[in-house]
Amino acid sequence: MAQTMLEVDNLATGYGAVQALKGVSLHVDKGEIVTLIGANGAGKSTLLMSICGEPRARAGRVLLDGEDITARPTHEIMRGGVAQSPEGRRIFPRMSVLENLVMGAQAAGQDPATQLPRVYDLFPRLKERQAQRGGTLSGGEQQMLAIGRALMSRPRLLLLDEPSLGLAPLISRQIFAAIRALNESEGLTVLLVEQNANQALRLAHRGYVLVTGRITMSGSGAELLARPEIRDAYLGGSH
Ligand SMILES: Nc1ncnc2c1ncn2[C@@H]1O[C@H](COP(=O)(O)OP(=O)(O)OP(=O)(O)O)[C@@H](O)[C@H]1O
Repeated sequence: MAQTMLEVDNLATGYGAVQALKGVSLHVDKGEIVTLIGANGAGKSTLLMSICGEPRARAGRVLLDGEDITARPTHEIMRGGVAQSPEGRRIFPRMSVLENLVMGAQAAGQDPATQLPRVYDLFPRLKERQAQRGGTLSGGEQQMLAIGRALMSRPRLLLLDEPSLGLAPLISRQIFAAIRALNESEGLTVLLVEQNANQALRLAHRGYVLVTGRITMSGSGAELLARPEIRDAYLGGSH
């Protein structure tokens, strides 16, 4: 039977008077890729950040492998095996590629030397550019670096916020292929937030649709791709 790794139970949170999440429930099983799709402002980034403890839950719970992590500080959640590749990438622009990667391991108490070969295998481009400053990389390379840095912490659960944002289609396909490869080779569990619903639903085992802070639909990636409401709202009606 599938083992639940992440369980989000009726989670509500927000910023001041803005209620960004209004009682969201979802789960991600061990070894699954699950995607959360939704329009701008639906609350997708807030959900990923809230799983990591900031912004704090106002109601509801987050469980990791059955343990309640809702009230834990972010650094403890990270050390507990959750890594996030945030929207906008937030790499350190003045540090080299290698330094960025090493920081990712150290932040989680992992040995960089053990983790580096995995990340360089997945993204050989990062190895070629290891001495280059992060801020001078192309958009696609910065995205690889952000994901690579998250992987350096050897997470049990990888949270990815819009990895395809602003990338040319070929590059975003490469990033998605890398996520699939990691899932297949290491069984890495992934929660992926995307506006590119087409690619995300093709990659994911299951998906959820978030509309202004509430889940409105869920199903397998194939089921959601086939639904007319999804096509009209998220796939430009043309697929
Ligand atoms: N720091 C903040 N302060 C106040 N309101 C915020 C803050 N961050 C997000 N919000 C609001 O919370 C809601 C959800 O935002 P969120 O960034 O989670 O959406 P999203 O689905 O990730 O959107 P996008 O795809 O545009 O990134 C929006 O109405 C947004 O304006």
